[in-house]
Amino acid sequence: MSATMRTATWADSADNAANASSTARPVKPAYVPPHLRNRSMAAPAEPPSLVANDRGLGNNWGSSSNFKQDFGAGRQVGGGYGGGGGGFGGFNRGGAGNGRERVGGGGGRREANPFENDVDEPFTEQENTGINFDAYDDIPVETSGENVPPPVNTFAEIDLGDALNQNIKRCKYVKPTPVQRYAIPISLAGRDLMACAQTGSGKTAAFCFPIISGILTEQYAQRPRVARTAYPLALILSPTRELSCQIHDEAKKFSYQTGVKVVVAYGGAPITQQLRELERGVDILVATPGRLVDLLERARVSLQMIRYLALDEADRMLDMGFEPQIRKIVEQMDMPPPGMRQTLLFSATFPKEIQRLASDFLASYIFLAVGRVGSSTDLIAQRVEYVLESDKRSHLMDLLHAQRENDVNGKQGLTLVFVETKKGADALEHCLCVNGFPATCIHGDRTQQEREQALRSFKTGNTPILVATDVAARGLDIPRVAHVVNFDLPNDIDDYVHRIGRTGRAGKMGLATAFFNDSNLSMAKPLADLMQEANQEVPAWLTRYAARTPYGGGRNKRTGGARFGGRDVRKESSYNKGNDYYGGNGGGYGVPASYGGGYGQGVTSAWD
Ligand SMILES: Nc1ncnc2c1ncn2[C@@H]1O[C@H](COP(=O)(O)OP(=O)(O)OP(=O)(O)O)[C@@H](O)[C@H]1O
Repeated sequence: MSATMRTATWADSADNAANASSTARPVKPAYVPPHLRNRSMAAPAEPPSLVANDRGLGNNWGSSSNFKQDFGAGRQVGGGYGGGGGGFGGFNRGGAGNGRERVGGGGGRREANPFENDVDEPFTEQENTGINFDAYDDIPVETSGENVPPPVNTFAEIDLGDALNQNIKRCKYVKPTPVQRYAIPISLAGRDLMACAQTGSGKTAAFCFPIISGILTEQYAQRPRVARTAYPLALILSPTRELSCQIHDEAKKFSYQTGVKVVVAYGGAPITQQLRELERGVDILVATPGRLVDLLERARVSLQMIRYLALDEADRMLDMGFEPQIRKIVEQMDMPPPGMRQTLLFSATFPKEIQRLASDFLASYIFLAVGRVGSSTDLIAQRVEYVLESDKRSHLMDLLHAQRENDVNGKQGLTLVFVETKKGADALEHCLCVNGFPATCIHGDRTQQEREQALRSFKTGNTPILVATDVAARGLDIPRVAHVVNFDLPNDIDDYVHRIGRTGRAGKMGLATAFFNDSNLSMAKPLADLMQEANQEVPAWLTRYAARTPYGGGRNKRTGGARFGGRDVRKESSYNKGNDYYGGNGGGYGVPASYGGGYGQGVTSAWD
């Protein structure tokens, strides 16, 4: 059945009426239905965000005033009044004719319009429409596995249902990106999938569309009615709080007016508010692993009805830091086993040993690679400069200064600067601020409110420089990031791929600059190889370093030069032997079914 939904009915007129009577947008309170007014609401009506410019704090490059403050209201957990009225466990979706209640219908809360704050960026019309498709046309694609469903060329070829199609239009997606062309039909066919596609190429929609469509069209058994326990049908896990929030925001757009209820749960934010959202019903739960384990242990969430499990940044989710929690969630609670649920793993990088580990979670899966596994997109111009440790700060400021001079018509791109440690992030932010560069920072030692304020201030352009640890390396989709600076190079080439992937997204061009010195020798060869693969100019000095230093660069050794193909680990003769992951480099790490990994004491992680 294709989902036929009422669209643009009273909710839209209510929006319009509310808009007409509201004052300045940033302080517009969320709509409260009359029968709920004067009650204590689960989600207080907070302004969606306060843009610093509204307080007269516009960009002021080069002045020495204090740019450190990030203004803005705290994030409204659960995304406002998007409630469902479905009771515990959300809607009990049935097949045709049983009337999935539209969110906000009946006695439920009105569904906030997630598109209402979408602003067209001040770029050209072509850029505004999203992806520059020509950039992806000749990208190599590889699939392996049994009976791979054929790809599609247009959204119209896929039966996603009227309501979802309407939302795709609202998102201004004209045609599917390569990963969407392949992944959506595979997922709609009910197959498990391990998908590897370049940063910024639309993986979020690639796993969200089939999940939403599946929830809308499948017949599910009645969900149990156990007081205070939520029974989601789909679980989307991601490694950071900010990324979970972003996926939640996207999923709410895709499921607008479909009746599918999306809830987010992540650490650092009050759990009570998240619990109340869950009690109102949830079909798709987006979560970070730590908070989800907490909810499971409190029996406030049961996974017994899960039909779809998606891991975004799946290689990160299955590496040492997260694997124990993921195994606990997926294997030791009440989630249906592989085959009884559909599992979708997505990332831009998939080291082979992680592929082996991941196979524990999958049933007869299809492997999809769009572009080289772990490669960067050639939309990103990569530069590497030799900079002594002691010169890094002044060199960065020179770069920022030159950038400011080159800004055309006041159109300022955002700059994301990656450093290795939390202390280093604070120190660099301070240094930039006292030197008149409007900067803020994000890292794991800041409170969640500070983290979200920093991100908001960066996104709005109020503080167009964000100093970050790897907590911001993956998944974040910030449209105007023009320049990524690796002030400190990471030790793993995959981390580099994700970091630079914060620019050059959705077909747009980007610039990435890395500072290299003798403390980065192990990265010389992987960096030179990666740049070569992406058709970048490799400086002669880096090639010389690469030639004389042993291969390092973390787990994902690239031994095959610039060829495409053969990355599905199942195709390799060593598959199932379980020992020579990368030609005997110490092995042992991530042995399938091992449990109890995690960072050892004293090993710091920038992650949640
Ligand atoms: N079909 C489409 N047409 C136009 N824009 C699209 C389409 N699909 C996705 N986008 C946009 O492309 C951008 C990047 O998408 P997304 O964040 O899903 O990338 P990703 O592949 O998950 O990246 P990463 O590897 O960094 O997590 C988003 O702004 C998204 O709205």
